[in-house]
Amino acid sequence: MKICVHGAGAWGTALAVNAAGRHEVTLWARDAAQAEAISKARENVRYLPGLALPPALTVRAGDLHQARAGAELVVVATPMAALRRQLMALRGTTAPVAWLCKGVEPALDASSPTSYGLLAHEIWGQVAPELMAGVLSGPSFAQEVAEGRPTALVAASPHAAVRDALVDAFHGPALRVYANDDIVGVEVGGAVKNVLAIATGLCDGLALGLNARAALITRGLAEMTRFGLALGARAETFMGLSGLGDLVLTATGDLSRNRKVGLLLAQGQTLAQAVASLGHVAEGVYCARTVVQRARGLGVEMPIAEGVVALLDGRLSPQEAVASLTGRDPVPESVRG
Ligand SMILES: NC(=O)c1ccc[n+]([C@@H]2O[C@H](COP(=O)([O-])OP(=O)(O)OC[C@H]3O[C@@H](n4cnc5c(N)ncnc54)[C@H](O)[C@@H]3O)[C@@H](O)[C@H]2O)c1
Ligand SMILES: O=P(O)(O)OC[C@H](O)CO
Repeated sequence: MKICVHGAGAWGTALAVNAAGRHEVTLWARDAAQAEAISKARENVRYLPGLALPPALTVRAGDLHQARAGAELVVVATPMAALRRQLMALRGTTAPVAWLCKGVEPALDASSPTSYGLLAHEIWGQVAPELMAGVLSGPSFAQEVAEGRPTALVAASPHAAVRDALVDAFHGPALRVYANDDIVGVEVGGAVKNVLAIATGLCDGLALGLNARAALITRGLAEMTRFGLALGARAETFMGLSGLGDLVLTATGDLSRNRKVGLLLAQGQTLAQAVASLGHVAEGVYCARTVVQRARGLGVEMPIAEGVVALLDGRLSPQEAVASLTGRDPVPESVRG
């Protein structure tokens, strides 16, 4: 199969490397100098250092139309912030398209209660509904996938052809790809786990203990689920790879950039310092406010996400953010409450 991956960050590079042994893969970088440096070194030193690129992997920049000519699958591997433009540029493409980003687009006017940020499939519906499209998500650190360590992903789309193309492209000896038609649930899981990982990073950075972390993950899963249900997702999706699976990985795995933000804030760093030290995108920082704003609009309670937003906005200190959760009135244990 001919695959074109748009975006040579950590995750785009890892998946391109993974598929290059079995398929004809082109990795497209927006920056010509970066593409040349990767091609020359046969390594993505900036985003995925220490991993040799297979000779079969082509790296290029420049005209995207040319780069994806003949592609039977186009993979958008940019952060959420670039997805809208990428999908607009893909209008008219007949090959299946899949994005890898996990987040929510910021609201166009954050001060307006009627303007809210969109999930990836909603942007797709707005700008290029004619595309055969979907998302590839699930618990997956780029570094481990690039090293060929066992990983399970989920391909979600209303189109069977897109799910099948993703399975054909990436399912292999060490990488399992499951199919799911609940794109809403898969995208909600991928976005909200980033916000919750900031919370568990904070919890661990403040040495609150393992009990506290387990409580955050469990109640975070309940928050994620009721938000997803309000958006039309299926409950069972949150027990799967993009729900529980990705939440556990991101909230507890030290390779997570979102978790790292929480750890650094607990050490007293400012948000700007924490973000600058990552060198990669931490989508939770950009989507936490949108998630909370949208949940409020739907009448869905998300106290952990609310605490993360107050922390990121500098309205609460790390200790105050914790107190805002531990000091809540008792409620019955339920996904709904
Ligand atoms: N890294 C992971 O382990 C991992 C795993 C699963 C999903 N994801 C998701 O995949 C997405 C990309 O993550 P990443 O880790 O590759 O990020 P990264 O920070 O490593 O790289 C981002 C890449 O996108 C490019 N980019 C940034 N803004 C762009 C724009 N406006 N237009 C075009 N290209 C742009 C950058 O040049 C860079 O190549 C994120 O939404 C992330 O949540 C990442
Ligand atoms: O490093 P993070 O926090 O962006 O998480 C990476 C992946 O999404 C984990 O599945």
